[in-house]
Amino acid sequence: MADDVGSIPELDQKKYDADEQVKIICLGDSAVGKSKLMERFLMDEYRPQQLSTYALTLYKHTASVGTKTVAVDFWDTAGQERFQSMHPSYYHKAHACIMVFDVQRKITYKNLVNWYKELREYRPEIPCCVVANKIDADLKVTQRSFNFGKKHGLPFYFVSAADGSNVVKMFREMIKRAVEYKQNPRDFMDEVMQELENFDLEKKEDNSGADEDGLKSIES
Ligand SMILES: Nc1nc2c(ncn2[C@@H]2O[C@H](COP(=O)(O)OP(=O)(O)OP(=O)(O)O)[C@@H](O)[C@H]2O)c(=O)[nH]1
Ligand SMILES: [Mg+2]
Repeated sequence: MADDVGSIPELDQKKYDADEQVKIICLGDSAVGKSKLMERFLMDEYRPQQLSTYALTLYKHTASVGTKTVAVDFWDTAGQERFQSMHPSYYHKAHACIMVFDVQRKITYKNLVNWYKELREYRPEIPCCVVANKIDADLKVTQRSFNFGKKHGLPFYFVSAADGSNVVKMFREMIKRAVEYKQNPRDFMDEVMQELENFDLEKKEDNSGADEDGLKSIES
């Protein structure tokens, strides 16, 4: 899979230039609007990469968080959720999760409990939020309370992929939380990964002087 992604140099360059990289996953029943939400957020730069073997679409985005440039990989499924369960690789190294339901279909709200359970099996500590999509179809739903988020201490957003309500706000907040999590993980394995990454960076910085000299000598 990595090779598939690696074959697009322009996208790799963005990642290389970024100060930070995060992976954000999207969960929820089929047809709740996961793909439409991502497409709405990314509108202009919409350029999904189909990795059909893995039934996966990867959306690349570059965001600014404070002074940092962040390369964001949004992962979206193509049908796997119909089996009510995701492949473990979907969760692997994710830094945040957006859980979506459709305000017009109660069952999609009820099923959040299953999605959340599976998420926490793989990623016990990553930031997560609950998103009530399609509020454009019936604005009255925003008067109703959906307690799943509150019960689990998760932020809750009423959104509409169709008219754009709250979409940018929700994604920006989740990107920020993903970056915060990556820099300060609460999960032991993530802490180790972050340490290794920092170690790699330090090594690169140490070597960069030598590289520069090397370059100079080639140029001169
Ligand atoms: N009215 C309304 N319809 C929406 C909204 N978001 C998505 N839809 C519709 O809901 C349907 C499903 O949207 P998708 O984005 O394909 O849903 P998904 O969750 O990605 O579905 P799968 O890929 O099958 O899992 C489409 O017909 C969309 O047009 C919304 O905010 N409002
Ligand atoms: Mg989809």
